[in-house]
Amino acid sequence: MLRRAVSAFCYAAARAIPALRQRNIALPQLPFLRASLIPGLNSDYQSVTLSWPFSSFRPRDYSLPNPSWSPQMLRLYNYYNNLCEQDGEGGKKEIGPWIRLPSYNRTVKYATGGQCLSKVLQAKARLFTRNIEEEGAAFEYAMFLNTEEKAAVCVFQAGPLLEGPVGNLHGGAIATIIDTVTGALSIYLGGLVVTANLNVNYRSPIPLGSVVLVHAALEKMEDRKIYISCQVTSSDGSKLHTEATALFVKVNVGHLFER
Ligand SMILES: CCCCCCCCCCCC(=O)SCCNC(=O)CCNC(=O)[C@H](O)C(C)(C)COP(=O)(O)OP(=O)(O)OC[C@H]1O[C@@H](n2cnc3c(N)ncnc32)[C@H](O)[C@@H]1OP(=O)(O)O
Repeated sequence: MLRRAVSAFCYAAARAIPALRQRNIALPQLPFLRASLIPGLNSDYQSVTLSWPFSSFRPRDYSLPNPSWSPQMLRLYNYYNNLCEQDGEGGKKEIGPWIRLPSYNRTVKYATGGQCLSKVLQAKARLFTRNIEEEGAAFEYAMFLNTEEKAAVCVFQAGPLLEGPVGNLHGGAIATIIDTVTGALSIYLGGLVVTANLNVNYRSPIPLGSVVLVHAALEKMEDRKIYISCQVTSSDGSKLHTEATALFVKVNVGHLFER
């Protein structure tokens, strides 16, 4: 049980710590996932201070630009990425409220000592949205968090392997990217969470190959529950493609290993 708990901490930390490191924050002093900065959280689900539990090996960050990205995708990425650094006094760069979330294709694999899955499963496990190696084929996306507004934006380019109705994006793929973005925001706000409810209204089709924006924002937090709203729009914001609401529930690490 102890080994499982350690693995689960590594799992969550592997997702959150790179973003904190990007902000040059001294990790050992940090509350885990900054959950304690959010008022009103149930103390059972609050912060745990972690030391750096990983080897020096850094896996590929899939949210960085690659040759498959269209000029529009790159322009939007650069726009939000530039918001992550603000000009301070004397032209010095300062960290602003925006942070870019790195994105890896594994969870426990690159945390040292991960033993919560069998070794065979662990070696094969991949994050659903990052399991196709061919660049541009499926989910190309980068996520940015606004820590002051408790909101997130994802720049998403939909690849040809995500087809549903002819020439358009599959509804399950749309739900997947919504779950990912709202989930990332909830993890940032609340630590270890799972999706309890996802309610999706599809308003207009999303053409394959197009670039869209996924906006997510915190609506409210009640005890263990985190309510997030989400809209998928065209890249200029003029067309609404999808609206959603999501409920995430904070869980203890043991919950993930109940069989
Ligand atoms: C930076 C990294 C980037 C990383 C970027 C990647 C992010 C990916 C994120 C993906 C996230 C997923 O897909 S997660 C995978 C899909 N989800 C799951 O498998 C979850 C399966 N469901 C469960 O495990 C469970 O049902 C729970 C944990 C949701 C709830 O069980 P529980 O712990 O026993 O709690 P329970 O008492 O039932 O519920 C707690 C409170 O929530 C309410 N509640 C529970 N379920 C619901 C519901 N469906 N609809 C409404 N309300 C609900 C209850 O009424 C209660 O309210 P009150 O009485 O307190 O008022």
